[in-house]
Amino acid sequence: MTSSHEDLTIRPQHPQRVTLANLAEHIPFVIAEGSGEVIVTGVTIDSRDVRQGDLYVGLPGARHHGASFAASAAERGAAAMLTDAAGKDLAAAAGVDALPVLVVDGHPRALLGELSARVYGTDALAAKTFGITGTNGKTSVVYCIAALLEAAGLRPGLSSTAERRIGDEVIVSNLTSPEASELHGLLARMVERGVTGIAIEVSAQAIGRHRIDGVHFDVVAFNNFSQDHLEEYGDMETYFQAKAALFAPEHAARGVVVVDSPAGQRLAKQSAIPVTTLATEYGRSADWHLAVTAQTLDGVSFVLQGPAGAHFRGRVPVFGRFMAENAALALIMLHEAGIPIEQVADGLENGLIPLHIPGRLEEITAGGPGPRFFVDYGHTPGAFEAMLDALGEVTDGKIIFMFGADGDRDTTKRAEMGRIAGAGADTVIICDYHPRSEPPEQIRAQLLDGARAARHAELIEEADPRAAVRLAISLAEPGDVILYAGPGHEDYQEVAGAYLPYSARDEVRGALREAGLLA
Ligand SMILES: CC(=O)N[C@H]1[C@@H](OP(=O)(O)OP(=O)(O)OC[C@H]2O[C@@H](n3ccc(=O)[nH]c3=O)[C@H](O)[C@@H]2O)O[C@H](CO)[C@@H](O)[C@@H]1O[C@H](C)C(=O)N[C@@H](C)C(=O)N[C@H](CCC(=O)O)C(=O)O
Ligand SMILES: Nc1ncnc2c1ncn2[C@@H]1O[C@H](COP(=O)(O)OP(=O)(O)OP(=O)(O)O)[C@@H](O)[C@H]1O
Repeated sequence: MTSSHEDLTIRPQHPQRVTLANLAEHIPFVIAEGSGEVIVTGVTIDSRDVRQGDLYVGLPGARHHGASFAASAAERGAAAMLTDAAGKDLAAAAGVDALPVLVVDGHPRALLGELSARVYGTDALAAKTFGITGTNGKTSVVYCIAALLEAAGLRPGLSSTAERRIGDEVIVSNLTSPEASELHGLLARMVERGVTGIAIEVSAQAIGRHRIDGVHFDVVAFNNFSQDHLEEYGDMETYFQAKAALFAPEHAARGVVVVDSPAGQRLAKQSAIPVTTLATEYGRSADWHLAVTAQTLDGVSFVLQGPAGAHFRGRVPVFGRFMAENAALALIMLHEAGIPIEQVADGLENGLIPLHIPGRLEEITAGGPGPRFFVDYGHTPGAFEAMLDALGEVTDGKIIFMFGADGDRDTTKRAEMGRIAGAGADTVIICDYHPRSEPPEQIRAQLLDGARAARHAELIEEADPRAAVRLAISLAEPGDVILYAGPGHEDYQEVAGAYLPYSARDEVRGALREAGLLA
């Protein structure tokens, strides 16, 4: 079941009813006169998502003040609006008198987590809760956790960049980490549906912007750290601190850290919560050690050894050493949460644990001797390096790598993305991704400059991604691999403010059929 297209968020079907007076006992806001007995049943910060009985939170944003949408929130059935002093003035100036307006000192976002947890009754969850942060692979770890939880007999729910999912109830995600109001609504629905294990992807942005407030994770993890999001953080130190903030007692009871990187080693030392460590590099000191024992394009097998003689064998049906690391990290997180992982070890060893990660190294071809085509979401130098190294280890054929880069995002990573692509692939096709407000030819030129510096791959520029897909297929022979990095699960291309329909997976499927390579 996919949630109705109208639904922007997944919410409980039978929400609890809370009065404003009750909320005001815990949350410092001023109640509008005579409104203490007003009942609210939900919270949202988006006027387009308001449902009957919601407390609409009018947030000041970069482009709008949410309070300027108060009239529309009231029309959709909001019971009250909570905002700051500026928002109150805006609502008054607009003559909105249908809603009790509650005013907070400071930024209302800072209260949103606690407020939402109280409205939805999610302040103390019985389910085991897992959070994962790092630069690459968070979504993949979330899906590994969910698969292992299910294998261990728990009922999983998840929130990732790709989707929010509770069993067959699913919506496509907007943000990697939902705003706190959306997150707590989702958690309340998970509780309703008997979910007993929850995996949540936590972006650096989410931690600083109060999006995970009101959630206390049983176990959090940090997997790796490399360049991304410098448009926001300016330098790597600030970016690191933004992620490291998850390892604090207010957010989590304990953590797992991959200590392959200097950033991981540093976090393990400085963490304010107890951590256990995982190393995938031979000879590095850690509590758990992972070794890859075999790998092909169809998957990777590994051995994981831990404290007190713990020993597991596993197989993940997706290629790449890093996928073994993602699975091992998920396994250790379950163990740290007190879930007996021996229960899942057999299934893992025999490759019986199904793992489908939407748009992450997702194979569109059906295996076999022809060229194989994978669509991926990687858009950082770290992800490119991991994927191309992995492909180099499992492919004898030619590697055709196609990608573009985000406009209006970290521009300093483009040359390095180009260089890694040029060094690791045989043929590189550079096309457009989401140019946004930037001239696309400028983005492609920066990627091409980087790729040229590697002096290795054949380089081709084909702006139109649809044409680039077909070109890649025409260049591939049986045994070759085409990897299309960037769009993953997405179904749009963002060009100059417009969201144009574009699904790389559908496009590739169609092109393979045209070429007679897919039934
Ligand atoms: C820079 C940033 O954090 N922007 C976020 C911010 O937008 P904004 O301040 O521009 O909001 P605004 O448009 O001025 O609107 C202000 C308020 O009015 C509301 N509004 C607006 C229009 C309307 O019709 N009705 C309405 O109620 C909005 O919901 C908002 O509450 O608040 C919005 C509402 O929650 C977010 O969607 C938006 O995230 C944008 C899309 C974004 O790009 N965020 C990035 C930085 C981000 O968070 N990325 C991370 C990491 C991804 C990764 O790992 O690669 C993530 O977790 O996704
Ligand atoms: N452990 C890992 N180390 C390095 N690269 C990885 C790892 N796991 C996955 N990747 C690569 O990074 C890409 C993005 O993976 P994934 O979507 O799981 O990461 P993410 O951290 O959720 O990214 P985002 O925050 O942008 O959604 C993958 O498709 C793969 O190419």
